[in-house]
Amino acid sequence: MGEAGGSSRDTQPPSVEGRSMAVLYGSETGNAEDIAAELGNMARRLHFQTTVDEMDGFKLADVLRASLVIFVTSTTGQGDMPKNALKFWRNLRREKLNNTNCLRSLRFAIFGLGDSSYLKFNWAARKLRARLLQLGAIEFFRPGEGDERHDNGIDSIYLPWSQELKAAMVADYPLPDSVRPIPDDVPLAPKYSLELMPSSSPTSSLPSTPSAPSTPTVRMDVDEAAPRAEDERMFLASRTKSAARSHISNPPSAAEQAREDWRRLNVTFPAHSARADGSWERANGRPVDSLDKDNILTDHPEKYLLEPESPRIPATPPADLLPIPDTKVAMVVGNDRVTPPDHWQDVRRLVFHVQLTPRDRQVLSQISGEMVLTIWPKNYPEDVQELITLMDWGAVADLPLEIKSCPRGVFVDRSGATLRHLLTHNLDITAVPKRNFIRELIFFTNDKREKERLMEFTRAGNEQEFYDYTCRPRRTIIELLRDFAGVKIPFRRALDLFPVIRGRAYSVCNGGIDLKTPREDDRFTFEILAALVEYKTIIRKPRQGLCSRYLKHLAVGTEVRVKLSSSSGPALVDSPAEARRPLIAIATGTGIAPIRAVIQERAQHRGAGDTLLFFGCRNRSADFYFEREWPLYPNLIVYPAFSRDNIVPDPRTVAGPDQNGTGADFSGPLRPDDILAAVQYDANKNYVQHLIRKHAEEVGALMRRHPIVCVCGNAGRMPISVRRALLDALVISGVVANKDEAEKWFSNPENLTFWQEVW
Ligand SMILES: Cc1cc2nc3c(=O)[nH]c(=O)nc-3n(C[C@H](O)[C@H](O)[C@H](O)COP(=O)(O)O)c2cc1C
Repeated sequence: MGEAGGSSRDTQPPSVEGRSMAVLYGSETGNAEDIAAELGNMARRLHFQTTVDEMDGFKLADVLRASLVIFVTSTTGQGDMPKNALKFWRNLRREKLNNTNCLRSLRFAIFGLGDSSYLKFNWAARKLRARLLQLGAIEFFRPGEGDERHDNGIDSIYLPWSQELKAAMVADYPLPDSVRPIPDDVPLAPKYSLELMPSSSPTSSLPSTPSAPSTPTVRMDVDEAAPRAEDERMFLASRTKSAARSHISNPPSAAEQAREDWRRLNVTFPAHSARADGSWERANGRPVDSLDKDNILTDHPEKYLLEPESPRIPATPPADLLPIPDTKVAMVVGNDRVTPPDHWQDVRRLVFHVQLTPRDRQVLSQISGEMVLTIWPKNYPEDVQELITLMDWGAVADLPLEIKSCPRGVFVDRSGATLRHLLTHNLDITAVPKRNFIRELIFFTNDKREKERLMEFTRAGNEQEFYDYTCRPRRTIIELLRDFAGVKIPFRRALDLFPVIRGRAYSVCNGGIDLKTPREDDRFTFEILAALVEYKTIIRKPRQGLCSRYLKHLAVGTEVRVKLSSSSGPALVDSPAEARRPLIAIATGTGIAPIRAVIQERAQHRGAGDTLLFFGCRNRSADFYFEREWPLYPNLIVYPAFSRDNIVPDPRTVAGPDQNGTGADFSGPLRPDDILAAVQYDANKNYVQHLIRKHAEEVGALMRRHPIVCVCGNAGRMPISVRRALLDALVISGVVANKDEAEKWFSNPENLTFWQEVW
């Protein structure tokens, strides 16, 4: 069996001697990886011999071999390096490298991806850059820091940055007169090889698909002189606008569209800033009803509730077990919805049994921090078939393939895998298409109008249009290919074009006895709490995340591959002494998962310390997870904050907006004006931060006893508001005299262990 997950480097022979570039990325969810691929293509067009790989796929010594190295990394956790860059980072930080100037021959540039709502904005890129410079590396171009919070997300910074970078590369590494850069309208050579097995021949003749031309000219096959029919002229006139709407069966009237356009013009979109200070709600007397940039309505999701589910359950994906390294086979023994059927969100508790050998157990026992279970979703057969039909791949879809090289993360038995198998198990055909993907499609249609529309999406200056067509409605790759019916991708290019399905990591939500004691046959129980991503987008199309759809219909009895690993956090209960420390836990939504595991783990120890749990959810009746379980723990007090149960909060527990709009900011007793502002600001809201202030004396009492403090749940405002409330509680309970002291006290690890996991 040839597992093909490791061979990811894309290289092509150098056209010009002595020009080589490595693009090394660290990426959790694929954004940095996409940018690295784009930069790699840019370098290939400038005739650099190019290698694109994750940082951990590279040795430090290899880095010195390239003329140029571009680092692209996102930041994860709390200012942490992504997992696939950790090994590289650890190597780089070795003490013995200090003062050696060992990277003096390295010329590099760095682009970071981050989100400025996090305190440690772009820290991974900043740390990496500082260390590279410390070790003598030379930065040949200014660093770039992309921010998810910008109107067009990372692209707002990335696109101009990459254009300037290209200019710098051209200036620093001029091509000989006889060599020209490869123009954008000429396809690059394929990176991965996918061929039919020599013995197999299609049952019917292969479809005639426009394949990438080998000469640098692109044919425009549409007859320019042919008279255009009325609808064709309309089509051309509206171009991308019609593309954006073309799949809506009942397009809005002009008046409706004008209203919608007006509304959009007047809404700050993404609506983060409007939400951040509550200005929209105050000015309009109604909630923000635009989507955030991921199109996920965190504030008012019920507006986009899906209609009651249709009784038809699609044929589920085949249960083939892929050769994924370092994984175990897990049996699904439970898959239950834990929220009521009329609640807006389907949250599931999935229970797995995993057989572990004594060696596995030993490895797992060395895992520090909370445990994470990674699962690899699959595509549904009907989606795969639709793509096969759209691309005219019917004749080859079930023939055995010869796969000589493939991207990292494609786990496939190389002998005899079929295209249908790859599309089902490995390629993310329902992902939102990235710019790189759309750019490549231009080469695979002969329809001039389609070419024009596709080019328009990728042209600099059209980011908003691209965003409106792809991310905003979360259009899938299949939908895009439906819109552009003339696009016929040769099957050989499938590995080059489609993104790879990534494993999705979930916090394990059980701990203690289940994880320590096997059932019969050395089977251990692991549970996760998964909030399924299902909503309607701005264009009212129902959407489901790939993994959500997969988990929703994952039948009991199915075997799946899972990876068990540790979260980035510290070990919280690794000894009886640790278990005796007090715990202040704050969780919202499914952020309760790792906290429950910690509470269960502590309960195994005699004399487990006192625990205060502040849990934020919407309604007592809908999403107060594990409600019946909490009374079983003797040292646990739970304060649930039901944000939608119309509980009027105690004015003493809320505070007025500070200049950042992030909530409380007081260091002494509240004055009447503060109270009035506070009540108006937070009227009818009941969040965890309010309860922390309300129970400040109890919080303070535990704070005095060297507690563990955990915050888990939604990213964005929650962690900031919670931190402020904890600082306030320190002042109110008299642990410290004022806010400045509270800041210092809270940041001192001698006073507490702090762990935060937000997403
Ligand atoms: C769990 C989580 C933690 C994050 N932590 C940070 C952070 O500490 N600082 C930051 O600037 N961005 C942070 N981000 C934002 C990511 O860096 C950003 O979304 C980036 O585009 C992700 O790129 P990737 O898909 O390559 O990992 C975090 C995102 C997630 C989901």
